Amino acid sequence: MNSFQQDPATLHLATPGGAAASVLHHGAQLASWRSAKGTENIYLSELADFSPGSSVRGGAPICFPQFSTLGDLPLHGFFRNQTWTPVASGADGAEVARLQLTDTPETRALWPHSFQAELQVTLTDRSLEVAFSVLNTGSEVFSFTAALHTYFRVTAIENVSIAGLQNIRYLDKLKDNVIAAETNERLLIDRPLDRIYYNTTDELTLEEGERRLLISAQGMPDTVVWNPGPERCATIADLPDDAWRHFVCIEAAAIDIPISLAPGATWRGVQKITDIQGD
Ligand SMILES: O=P(O)(O)OC[C@H]1O[C@H](O)[C@H](O)[C@@H](O)[C@@H]1O
Repeated sequence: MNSFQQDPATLHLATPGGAAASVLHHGAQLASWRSAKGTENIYLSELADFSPGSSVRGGAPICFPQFSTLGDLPLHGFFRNQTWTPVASGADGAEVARLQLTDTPETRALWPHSFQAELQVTLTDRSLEVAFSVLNTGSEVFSFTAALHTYFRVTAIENVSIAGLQNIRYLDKLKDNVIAAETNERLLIDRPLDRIYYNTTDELTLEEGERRLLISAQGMPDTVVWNPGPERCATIADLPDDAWRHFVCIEAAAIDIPISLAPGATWRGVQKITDIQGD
C-alpha cells in the first residue's frame, strides 16, 4: 500500500455530469482526472512517495522555477516538494480548486525571491484546465523556466500516438541534445523519448484506439514528451518496472526562452485537456 491510499490531503472536484478530479495539497499536484466519459486520464504511480518534501511520481508535478537541470536548483525546482494551501473555492465537491504557495525562509534559502503562486484547476464534464500563475511580490526582477509535467495514463503505450508535432523543432535529450525537426504526423512512443519541442503553438492530440484527448497550452510555448522506456524505468525506484507502458508525459513548458517577471507582475501558464472521444 502506498501513502496515497493512506489519504494524503487532497481536494476533490466533481461535476453533476460525472467528471471528477483530485489535487493534492502536496505540490498542488493534480493526481487524477476522469471526464464524464469515465476513463482515468492521469497516471499516478502506485509506488509514489507522499512524505513531506518528496517528489510525488505521477499526476502533474509543477516544475518551477527551474525545468529539469537547467540551473543550480534541485531537479525541476522545488514547487513540487512544498505543501500548498487551499483557498476559498477549493472546497471539496466544487468544480474549481485553488491552492497557493508563498515564499518562506526555506524557499528563500533555495531561491532568494518573493512570490505568490497559485494553481487553479477547473473541471467541466469534458475538460480539465490547469492554470498556474506566479506574482512577483519582491522588489527585483526574477527569471525562471517552468513546466506542468502531466503524466497521461494509457492502457498500452504501443497503441499510443501524439498528433500535432510534425515539422516542429525539438531538442533530443537522448541523442546528445541534438536539434531535429519532427517528421512524423503521428509520433509513436515506440522507444524511450525525452524531447523538448520548441514553440508548439498548435493543439496536440493524444490518441489511443478510440480515445482522443486534445491538449492545448497558453503562456507555455514548449512541449516536453517523456517516456523512460523499460531500461530507465527499471532504475526509477518509485515506478513499477512496467510503468513505462502505462504513461506518457506531455508537458506544457516555458523552457527555451526563460520568463522574466518584474516586481508586481504576474505570469500565467495553462494546460487544458479536453476529452473528444466520439465527438
Ligand atoms: O524524475 P523526475 O525528476 O520527476 O523527472 C522526470 C523527467 O522529467 C522530464 O520529462 C525530463 O525531460 C526528464 O529528463 C526527466 O527524467
